[in-house]
Amino acid sequence: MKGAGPAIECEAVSRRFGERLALDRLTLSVERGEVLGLLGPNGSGKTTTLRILATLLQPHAGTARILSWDVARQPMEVRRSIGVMPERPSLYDRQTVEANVRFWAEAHQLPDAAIAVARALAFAGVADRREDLVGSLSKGLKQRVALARAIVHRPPVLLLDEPSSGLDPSAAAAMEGLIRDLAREGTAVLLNTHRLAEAERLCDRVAILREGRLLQLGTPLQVRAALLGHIVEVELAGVVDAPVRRAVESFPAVREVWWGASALRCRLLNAERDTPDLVARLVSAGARIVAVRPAGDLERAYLELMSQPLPGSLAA
Ligand SMILES: Nc1ncnc2c1ncn2[C@@H]1O[C@H](COP(=O)(O)OP(=O)(O)OP(=O)(O)O)[C@@H](O)[C@H]1O
Repeated sequence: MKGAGPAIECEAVSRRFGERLALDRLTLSVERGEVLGLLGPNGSGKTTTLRILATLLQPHAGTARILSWDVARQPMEVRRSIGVMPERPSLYDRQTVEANVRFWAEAHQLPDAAIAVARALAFAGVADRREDLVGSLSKGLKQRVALARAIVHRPPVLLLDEPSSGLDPSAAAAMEGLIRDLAREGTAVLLNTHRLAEAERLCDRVAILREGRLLQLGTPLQVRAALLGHIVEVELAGVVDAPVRRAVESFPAVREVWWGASALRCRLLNAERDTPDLVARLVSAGARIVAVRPAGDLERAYLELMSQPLPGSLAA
């Protein structure tokens, strides 16, 4: 491993296909142990970003680095450091699960390939299917094999293109759990997804692209707050009484408040910073809190962003 900087870095990375600018000066970074989700409509540049980082495409401008290795100038070092799960992993259907993963372990010239393969299969939950032909597996199991193959050399960086695409809810949840486990062990994960609820649960931060441009980058909470306002909803076990009203209305961070019989919504100056203090004030005013949640979700924030004119476009 090299350098102490971010595990994944893009600095003003651009890529054209003919006249079309697929990626427009993208700048972002992913730390070790972090999961960053790339979101955006079809054709917004998500796969292009992953392919550049995986050394499969050259950037036309800017710099992309994995563990400080430049993807354009040091592709071999980059390839050793990354695990890649393409959207359609090209597994060998006529070979067993184990043979598919072993092939990659050998390609990486791992000294203890058998141990590495066994560990990767166990981690991905397909050890009991190691003798089965990949062609006989369900889509979810194939995705798990693809993940086992991507991690067999224990790469510090993972690039995953729609890892849960086509999976049923339980299989998708299992995939989410595996990705979180890898991040907990220190792996930096950059993934593409169209599943916004999944991104909200799984990703430490999300980046929203549109027409190759980065429009939002932050925690799901920050992105929601930026697009939907810093609105928090609180549900109480009993009715709203005078001390509770006073506690909220005297809190300087509250810009606006809407009262329900046993609930309130308020706009805070900064939801991330002020929600804990709001809760503390409510509790000391005797409120019995059932739920506190930011209003809206990442999906609403995303749709709001997509309904706005693109900054710099004629309509903006
Ligand atoms: N090999 C290629 N040749 C020509 N154009 C390409 C190529 N790869 C991507 N593009 C174009 O670049 C743009 C970005 O494509 P990209 O695949 O990165 O989008 P995406 O955000 O991953 O989309 P999706 O959500 O549909 O997977 C699109 O306009 C696409 O048509």
